[in-house]
Amino acid sequence: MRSPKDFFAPLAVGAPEPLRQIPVPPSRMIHFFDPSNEKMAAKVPDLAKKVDVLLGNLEDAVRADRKEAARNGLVAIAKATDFGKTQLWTRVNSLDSPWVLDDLITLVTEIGDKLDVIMVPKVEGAQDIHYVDRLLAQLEARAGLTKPLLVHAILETASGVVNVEEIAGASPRMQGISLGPADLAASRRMKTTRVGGGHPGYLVRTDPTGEDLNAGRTTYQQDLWHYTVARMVDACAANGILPYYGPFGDIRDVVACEDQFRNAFLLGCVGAWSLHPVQIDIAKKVFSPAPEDVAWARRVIAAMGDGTGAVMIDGKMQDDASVKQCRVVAELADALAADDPELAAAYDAATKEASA
Ligand SMILES: CC(C)(COP(=O)(O)OP(=O)(O)OC[C@H]1O[C@@H](n2cnc3c(N)ncnc32)[C@H](O)[C@@H]1OP(=O)(O)O)[C@@H](O)C(=O)NCCC(=O)NCCSC(=O)C[C@](C)(O)C(=O)O
Ligand SMILES: [Mg+2]
Repeated sequence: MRSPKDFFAPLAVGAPEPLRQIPVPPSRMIHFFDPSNEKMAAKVPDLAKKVDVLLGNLEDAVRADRKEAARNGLVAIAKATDFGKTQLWTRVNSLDSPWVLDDLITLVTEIGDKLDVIMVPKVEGAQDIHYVDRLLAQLEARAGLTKPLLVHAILETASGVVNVEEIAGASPRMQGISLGPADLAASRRMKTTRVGGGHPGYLVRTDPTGEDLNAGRTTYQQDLWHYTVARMVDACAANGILPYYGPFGDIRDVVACEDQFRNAFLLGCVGAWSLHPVQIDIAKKVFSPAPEDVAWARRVIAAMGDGTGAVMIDGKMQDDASVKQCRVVAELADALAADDPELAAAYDAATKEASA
């Protein structure tokens, strides 16, 4: 580990200075596309107008014989497209694959100035981040980049979960972490066969009411991902980086997708992945605070003055800690509304109604 004194020193001569604060532009949805798929690629300029993050995926879901086409496709798309304020990310192949070295060399050299974040799959521990960190510094220096690339890890191995705190703090490049439920399930030898979401067999049952053990017993499906998401959120918050729920593979089930995303939002995640255009609006809705919550938060902040003491609002006690929660909601709402007049109007209308 580097000493705290040189944690923010560049890892190669001529590489840009690492950032001291991770930027937090909206990233409610990280929209995945395969740059080798012509139909998806054609949609990129339009998608760039409606998503917070576009991610050119080079890893799983891209066939082995399309890896080079995906890499070259991403270079061509990045050079040809004006992304406006939308961030461009990539997911490179895993560090044990034969493609990742060429992914990093080509992307940083060709489009390093257009990329914001490099997502690294199957991270096992801080050593994986250190490897990428040094390599990126060398490539940035050679390409003459002035802005450091940030790194996002996918939490999708049992070792990664065990080491999640050290991964989150492994480099000043660390921007965030996403849950990768499919690979994580395989790595843990879970007996699910899905990409994220729940499972009807994972449940609790109320006690028996009589002799018949089957009669009158309600079951409640439980969240398979609660432990991992909560642990990831703490690791990220403690290191000043951002947690995300990952993919929800049942594209048709927009209802359960919204539930899974909302659980993550309530636990502290800032966004989720959209794998299909239908999931973009779900993520936008869920990861933008609801207008009535924003109105309430603004009301509490106004009533609490300098933020100390205790007051009663609608029968509920508010104090220093509740106003801090309200600030989280209100500040997120303000940041999102700054670039979204429709959202700004919805927040202002709800605030007006609540104070009427
Ligand atoms: C699910 C699939 C096969 C259904 O694709 P489809 O063509 O069968 O669906 P469709 O409903 O017929 O598509 C309608 C239209 O939307 C287009 N379209 C469809 N999807 C997209 C998209 N993402 N971006 C842009 N356009 C898209 C599609 O090309 C089509 O265009 P058309 O109207 O011109 O014919 C397709 O949506 C897809 O390949 N999505 C991306 C999958 C992906 O990236 N998977 C990897 C991330 S999850 C993961 O890796 C796990 C993890 C974290 O690692 C771990 O848990 O371990
Ligand atoms: Mg995976």
